[in-house]
Amino acid sequence: MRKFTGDRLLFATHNKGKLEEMRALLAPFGITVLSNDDFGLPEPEETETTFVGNARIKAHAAAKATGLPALSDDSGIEVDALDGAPGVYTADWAETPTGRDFTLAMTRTWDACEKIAAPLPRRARFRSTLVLAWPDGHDEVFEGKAEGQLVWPMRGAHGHGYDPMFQPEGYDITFAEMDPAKKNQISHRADAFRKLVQCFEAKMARQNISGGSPYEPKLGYSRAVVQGGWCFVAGTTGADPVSKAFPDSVLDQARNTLATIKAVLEGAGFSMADVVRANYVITDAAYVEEIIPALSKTFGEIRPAAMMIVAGLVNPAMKIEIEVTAFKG
Ligand SMILES: O=P(O)(O)OP(=O)(O)OP(=O)(O)OC[C@H]1O[C@@H](n2cnc3c(O)ncnc32)[C@H](O)[C@@H]1O
Ligand SMILES: [Mg+2]
Repeated sequence: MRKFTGDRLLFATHNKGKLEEMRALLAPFGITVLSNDDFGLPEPEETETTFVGNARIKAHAAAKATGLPALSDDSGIEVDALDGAPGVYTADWAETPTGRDFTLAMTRTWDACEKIAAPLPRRARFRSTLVLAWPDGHDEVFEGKAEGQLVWPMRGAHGHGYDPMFQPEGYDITFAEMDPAKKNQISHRADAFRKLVQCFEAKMARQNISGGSPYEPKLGYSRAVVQGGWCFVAGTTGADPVSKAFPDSVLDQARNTLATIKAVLEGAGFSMADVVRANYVITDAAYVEEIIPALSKTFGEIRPAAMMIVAGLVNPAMKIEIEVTAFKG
């Protein structure tokens, strides 16, 4: 697979909703995302009968016109009861003489199901095909999907296109009712994007996060380092956040430590639920029993792979130090 090594990528779409989603997905990679609007590129005719065919038309036309690597998305919704329609023609179902009307398109889709008395639930999936094309004609293809069902009436005001009538599997809200960041984790486009990320391996911008400690430059470390989908949080101890003193109780130190780690992770765009590994150092084996309430409350459901060591720490007032690693796929 050819790797993307540049700094600028053109996302060849005329769809503002797609552009917003793709900008958010590409944000961690330190790539400047340009759009068709930056170049005034015309919307090429999508004459193929497959997602990949149309995605190739869009990506190659843009790469050729600008001399930049260009990414395109061709997507649509497939309804099982309609033998996969509207599918590749999803945008066409919205066409009117005065522009695209997605309320009309969704009404047409639901009416087509009603007409044949399609049984409920009306299973459907969004598909997205991403094509990354280079000006020399090479391309890479990535496919994604999101399973779900059609719902009626339309619900929600976020998103774009057919989002108000699509309820993804495992949720009781539509894509249009969902927080856009959540949609961007589970959508067909996000699914395809996770495969595309292999092309950016060399590009995953590293970010050192400082906690402001004067020891960081002296000892040469960061409170956390984010690299791609990973966040490595440094060993963290349990001083009181206001007085900076270490409480006597190891349980209180554990709680302070976990609160600091949570704040660091959230500041880096991760959450405690993303923690895949936790390493603990305690200064006395007897502390294990004492810290159980803090550990089970925080990690009882998340269950990272863990190790606990009994050893000395740099300051005798410190009774526990914790480091975690988080991963966001
Ligand atoms: O071709 P470009 O310029 O990228 O933009 P487009 O909107 O024409 O995009 P497509 O040709 O790929 O058509 C995809 C259709 O599927 C709809 N669609 C695709 N992804 C969607 C999503 O995440 N949510 C809702 N509708 C979506 C979208 O509204 C379009 O009508
Ligand atoms: Mg289109």
